[in-house]
Amino acid sequence: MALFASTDCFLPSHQTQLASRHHHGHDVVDSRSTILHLHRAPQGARSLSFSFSGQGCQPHIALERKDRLSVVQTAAVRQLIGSVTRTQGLRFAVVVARFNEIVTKQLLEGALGAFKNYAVQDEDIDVVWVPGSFEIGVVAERLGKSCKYHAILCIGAVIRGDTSHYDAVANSAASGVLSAGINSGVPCIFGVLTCENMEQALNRAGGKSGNKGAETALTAIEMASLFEHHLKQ
Ligand SMILES: Nc1c(NC[C@H](O)[C@H](O)[C@H](O)CO)[nH]c(=O)[nH]c1=O
Ligand SMILES: CC(=O)[C@@H](O)COP(=O)(O)O
Repeated sequence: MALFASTDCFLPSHQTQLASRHHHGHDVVDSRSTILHLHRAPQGARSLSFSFSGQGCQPHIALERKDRLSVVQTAAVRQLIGSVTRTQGLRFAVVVARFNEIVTKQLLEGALGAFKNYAVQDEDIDVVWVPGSFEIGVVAERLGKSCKYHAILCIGAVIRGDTSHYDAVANSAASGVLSAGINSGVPCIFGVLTCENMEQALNRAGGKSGNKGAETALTAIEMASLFEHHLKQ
């Protein structure tokens, strides 16, 4: 029986016996309850056949055209995740708000420390200062669209005052960063604190609640890696 799989299919070696199962164009469950998703391949598609040696699958191209029904078999669910350790060649921009600078400087320091710890080179990081968190989104979008960076980390600190100004700035910062990512196609990471008071903010900028700048730098690395290593178009 011939089996056909797409080029990006992979089978862990412990599932090699799945390859010898019969199929009828439907999901089937093998004796160990592994679901095989079987799909009709496009008519006349050139197919790949796989041989199994117990060491994983070795694809080799079947030379004949298959005009009858063939299937694409996926015996393992592929899971894609960015790696924080594969940082070579990844470039980052950090957009930092000057407002509440006593906090944002600490967040930036945390972020730069995390980049360093994960082997991101200084020359692969650009830091761009803006007046306040409200201004972050438009700058992040411009940087994203420049195609120079794999991720943009956005840092700010919005601290509640007496009026509703806080809500406007905090919400605008969040939606600005979100839009920047969606519109540019480059991950834009939200490292903007939204706090009730200065104490809360300082606690999150290297105080007793850690440093959100460092945490969000890791998010930036993971997302940059996900896009670069798995989702590249
Ligand atoms: N109140 C905070 C601001 N306000 C300033 C705005 O972000 C903006 O710069 C101004 O409205 C001009 O457009 N910014 C923060 O980052 N944090 C605040 O708590
Ligand atoms: C959002 C703020 O922290 C501040 O600039 C506005 O304060 P207020 O609401 O007291 O005018």
